[in-house]
Amino acid sequence: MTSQTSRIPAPEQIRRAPKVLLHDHLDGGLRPGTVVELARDCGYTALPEQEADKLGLWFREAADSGSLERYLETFAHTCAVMQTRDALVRVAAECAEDLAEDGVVYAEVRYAPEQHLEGGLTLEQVVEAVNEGFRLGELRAREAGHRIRVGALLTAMRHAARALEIAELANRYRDEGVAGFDIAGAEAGFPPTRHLDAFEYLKRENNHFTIHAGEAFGLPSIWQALQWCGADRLGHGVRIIDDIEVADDGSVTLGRLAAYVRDKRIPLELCPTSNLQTGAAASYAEHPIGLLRTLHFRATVNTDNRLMSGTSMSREFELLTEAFGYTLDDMQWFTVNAMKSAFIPFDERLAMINDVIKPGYAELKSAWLFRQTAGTSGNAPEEG
Ligand SMILES: O=c1[nH]cnc2c1ncn2[C@@H]1O[C@H](CO)[C@@H](O)[C@H]1O
Ligand SMILES: [Zn+2]
Repeated sequence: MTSQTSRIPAPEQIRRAPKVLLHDHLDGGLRPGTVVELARDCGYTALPEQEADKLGLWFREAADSGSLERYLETFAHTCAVMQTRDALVRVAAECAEDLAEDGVVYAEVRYAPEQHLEGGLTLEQVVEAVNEGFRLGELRAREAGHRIRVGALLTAMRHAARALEIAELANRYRDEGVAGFDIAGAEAGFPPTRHLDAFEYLKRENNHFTIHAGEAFGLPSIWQALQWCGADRLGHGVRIIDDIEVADDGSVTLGRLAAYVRDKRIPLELCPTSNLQTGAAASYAEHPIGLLRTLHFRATVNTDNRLMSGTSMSREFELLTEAFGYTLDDMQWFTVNAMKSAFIPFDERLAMINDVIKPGYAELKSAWLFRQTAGTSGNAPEEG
């Protein structure tokens, strides 16, 4: 028997492997059953389906349109039921529990506080409710035998005009559960430079931010996010592929922007299934993550919206192992990349890598040594 290192991992190994998630939307990850219950509690009557399974399916199909704008319309239903403190605490707690159950050990989960004010909450109350939920979820996960740490990223909507206000909010809560800032929403027509004041403010405060760029729109958006706004990471960034040329003989030429992204180790928060749904990629096998990994870009694997994509971190890795033959070593590479790119302090990232991630993969990879063979009762081979 050969070491598991060279093998495609089984779904159970993928689930048990420690994973790190940098790009996951709180309002894109609710359990369908929770959406149904919260809608009933708050009197929201516009849900397209009343039964959890059917509603889950509806989200996946509605998000499958090939257009980012139509994909984003589905969030009206999740945001509608996330307008009270109790709802936010519940959704955030379940998010942490679901991620932990899936083997995620560290996650940065984002949401736009400005989208949760319709029930009369202030921006501060929204942030505090979500933080409370994450802490509760971490605790429940621990009781269930899983360890997870969850940080929040505060998102400003790129079509709106509250980015500076949200950036200030992120800065105010930076030592209380908020790891950084982001902008999201429709990309075409809303370049990140509209929010330069917010990014310049965060830079002056030595704070961290990522920008959704290079998803529905190409290189100019990535270039602006990096060279005008100074983003630490790229949300998606998948269109960087447009600046990479592969010749018939397999030789690769990077344009100036792609070379910059790779040289500066700019993290790409890649979200394969989401990209297929919004039309940013045609199939898993053709997803640019394959080439970006081969070329040693700082690529990471993410879920984006677990509800709309019917996915999880394990599912994304399963699909990638099927498409590219990835092994546990590849998974570890993506996971270490993600942990290196997190917005928490360097010593904590290093401890996560050395004390949690590497030992977790080492244990999975060495499991074959202790396999049970027919006729033996113990875990170890019998001694003669
Ligand atoms: O892939 C995406 N690209 C751009 N915006 C997104 C994506 N997924 C979600 N959101 C937007 O981010 C808001 C805050 O979480 C969501 O409400 C949704 O409008
Ligand atoms: Zn996103």
